[in-house]
Amino acid sequence: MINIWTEKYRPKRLDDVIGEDENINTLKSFVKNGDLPHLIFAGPAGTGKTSTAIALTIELFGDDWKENFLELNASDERGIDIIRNNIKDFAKIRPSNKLGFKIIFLDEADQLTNEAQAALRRTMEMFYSTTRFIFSCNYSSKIIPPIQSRCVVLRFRPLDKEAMERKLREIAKNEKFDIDDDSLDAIYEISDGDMRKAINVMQAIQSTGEIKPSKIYEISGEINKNEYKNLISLSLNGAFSDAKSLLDKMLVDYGLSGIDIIRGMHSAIRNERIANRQKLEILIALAEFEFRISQGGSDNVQMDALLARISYIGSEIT
Ligand SMILES: Nc1ncnc2c1ncn2[C@@H]1O[C@H](COP(=O)(O)OP(=O)(O)OP(=O)(O)O)[C@@H](O)[C@H]1O
Repeated sequence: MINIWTEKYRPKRLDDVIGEDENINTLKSFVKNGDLPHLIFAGPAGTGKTSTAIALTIELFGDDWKENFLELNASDERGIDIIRNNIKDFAKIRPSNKLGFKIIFLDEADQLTNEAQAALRRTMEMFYSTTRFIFSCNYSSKIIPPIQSRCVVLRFRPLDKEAMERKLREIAKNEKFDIDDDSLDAIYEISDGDMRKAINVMQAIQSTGEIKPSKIYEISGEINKNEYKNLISLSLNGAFSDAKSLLDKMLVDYGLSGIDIIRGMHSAIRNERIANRQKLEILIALAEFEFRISQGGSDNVQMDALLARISYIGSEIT
């Protein structure tokens, strides 16, 4: 079995959820009272919404939690009727626990149309005696007011540096490898407070055996191709000085080499929607400049010239 750290280190108790103290205290008070309102968990990806819902269910129901928890994804392409049928099938069976209700966790609830949400609201009412809903979404404003007004809204925020780095250190200790502060800072910087992304990057970097900031930026570049795409499109559109600032950031702050950047641009451009002839010319330019650097050309001079060449390609074709 593949050992995926985000699953291995997924919080099992509410106290394991980091950086969300206020929310956790609110949820603990519900656990203490043995009842729950419907809830909305709103916030960016990888901040612990699903994990908190599972930890909450474990605290409420103990070992039998799985029988009392249904996770559904609102972006299920088979539609709202399938989602409602799943809810009905689950809600029809009486809860096996003492508290008298079960939990339905609906991920990406803000992807549902207003009509689908209205249908869901009727389902919520129908089964209130035996179910509580937790809606997970990026933006609570995309949930229709009649559902919002029936829920307590808890907001999840990107993790702060200290909390994230503490958790990463703990994982590193448990996995028995060393990671220095600069590398942790680099992971935090590229994660945007997304703990899933941070853990995935750390796992990827650990498997390379080269735990250092430049490698982290390089690996995360493979995970997030946006920076490379930006570099190409800024150059193509003639925004040379913006492209140059981004290039400097990659060379200096991220510690990437010219060859790393050229390879990143190469894999990013494959899926880019740009005119075919431009794409061909850029691919030829990437090969040429990779060769020049490999023959001893300096990163700075060659990379500036590469951006200039791409700008030129962009201006050639109308
Ligand atoms: N606040 C947190 N405390 C501890 N671990 C966390 C936290 N947030 C995320 N993680 C880690 O990241 C993984 C993904 O988190 P989770 O699935 O809970 O995020 P999410 O907010 O539901 O994201 P999405 O909106 O993308 O579904 C977890 O398995 C866990 O390892």
